[in-house]
Amino acid sequence: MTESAQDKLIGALRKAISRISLLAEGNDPEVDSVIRQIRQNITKGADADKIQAMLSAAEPHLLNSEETHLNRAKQVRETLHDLIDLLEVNHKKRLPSSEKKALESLIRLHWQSPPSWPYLFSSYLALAKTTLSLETTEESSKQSLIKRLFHRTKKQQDTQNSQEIMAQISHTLSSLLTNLSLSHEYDEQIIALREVLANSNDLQQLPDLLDEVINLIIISTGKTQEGLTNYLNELNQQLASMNTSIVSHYKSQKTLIENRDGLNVKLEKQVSDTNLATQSATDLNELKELIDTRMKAMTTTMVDYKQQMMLLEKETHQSIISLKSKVDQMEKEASSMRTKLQEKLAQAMTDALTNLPNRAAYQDSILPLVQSSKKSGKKLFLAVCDIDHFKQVNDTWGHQAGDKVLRLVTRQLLNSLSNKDMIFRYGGEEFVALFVNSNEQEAIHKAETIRAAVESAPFNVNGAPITITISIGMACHRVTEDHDSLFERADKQLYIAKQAGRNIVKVDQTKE
Ligand SMILES: Nc1nc2c(ncn2[C@@H]2O[C@H](COP(=O)(O)OP(=O)(O)OP(=O)(O)O)[C@@H](O)[C@H]2O)c(=O)[nH]1
Repeated sequence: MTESAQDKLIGALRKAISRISLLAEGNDPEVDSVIRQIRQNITKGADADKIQAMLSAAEPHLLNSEETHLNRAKQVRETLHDLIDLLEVNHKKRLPSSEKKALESLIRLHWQSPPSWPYLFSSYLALAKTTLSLETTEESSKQSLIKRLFHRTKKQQDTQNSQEIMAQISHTLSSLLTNLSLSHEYDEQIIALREVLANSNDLQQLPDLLDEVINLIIISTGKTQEGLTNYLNELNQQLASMNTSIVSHYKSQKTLIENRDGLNVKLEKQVSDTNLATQSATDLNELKELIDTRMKAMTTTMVDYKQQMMLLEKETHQSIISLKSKVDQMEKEASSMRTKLQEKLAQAMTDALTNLPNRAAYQDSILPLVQSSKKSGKKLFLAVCDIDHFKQVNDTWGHQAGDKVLRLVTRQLLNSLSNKDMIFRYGGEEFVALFVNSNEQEAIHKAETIRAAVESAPFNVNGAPITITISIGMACHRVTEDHDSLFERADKQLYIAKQAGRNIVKVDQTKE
């Protein structure tokens, strides 16, 4: 490849990186396919012209994708504001003003950042829960955390009003789903969710449905980042190999020049020998003059040639040094972009309030753990930990004090767990702990330790000491079951612990 072709290629790759980086916060299948094509062609060693042509063809898709991202972000913002309004309409009263303002300011700050969307929707859910403050029906109808949080109402709202509002919310959430750009493997899930949304006229289903939507948003932002990270990793390797080949090219060129130098020295010697020989001839003056003239011309040519070669070597050396520094710079850019994307991915897996891994992270971790427990036969315990009467904390001291308690409980949990244990904020005031490779005695001891650590922690709100307790339901993974069933059995024990008076650990003892 000539130097200018290499320069063009570098320029094209640089443009590709910066363009593709614009997609760091949102992607669509069409752009994914364009990126794949470019990557394949780079791997096959396409020349600069071909890559540039591909980039020009890709440009409208890339610009379109930026626009799609912005539109999607706007739609998320509008959806959140609509949901807030709908809550107010439903209750025909104002929402708690400071909490509403706090949520609105969060929306203002983060609406453009997809990794923050799940957090925004969770915050909305918290506001909805506080505002609706519905009453419990028979607790036996409890099926999931969200249902339990949201208690079915006995005081029926105006049914028609409620149905209309639910229809509007369903419509808003349904159109949000259209723009999530998830891969086809989620098609079925989205269709099913849309169907539920279309048919739901019960406001009580909102938390469950919103929860499902939040999960899909987490997946859509997480997967996008992951795909892009993989791409940049590959691009980085490609650049590293380009760098290596340039260095080896430089070495071989240098050797070639050294060899030619050797040849020049030899030639000069032969020419001077011939000169001497012709000078010793006395009777062939004319011939001598002729040969002498030719020899001089040859010598001049050889000297010129040598000078040209030296100049060429110097230029090549300079151009390779500058090419190498360009490639180094590109590698640095790609690697810093990779780091940023990894940070964003981590952000999407982290709960912003407590800094604990969130529910998406739990879902990523539990599957391989259950599989490895099946293979190895090592015991895996899952403990669902739920703060007792947490609603009272919010109602008595406000939402911010509730947040503080959540952070303090997190600290106690972390302090009492060992490195090999895992803890996640599963949602609201519920945490999930995983005890890997523990026997039952150890697992019960760990659960008791965290329960006692929370109970004995010196919590205080506005200077007043308060006691916070947690209830824990635990189950051991069975070789024949999946992670949902394991969670369900632990969650059932949590329910029993709550019924038994709270601040207690209950372990599933049922036989397989
Ligand atoms: N401050 C704060 N509150 C939250 C958050 N997430 C959920 N909540 C609140 O947690 C409370 C949960 O209340 P309930 O489901 O009635 O449960 P509880 O009061 O803990 O009662 P039991 O679980 O039966 O002991 C609700 O008031 C939610 O608003 C959060 O991130 N911050």
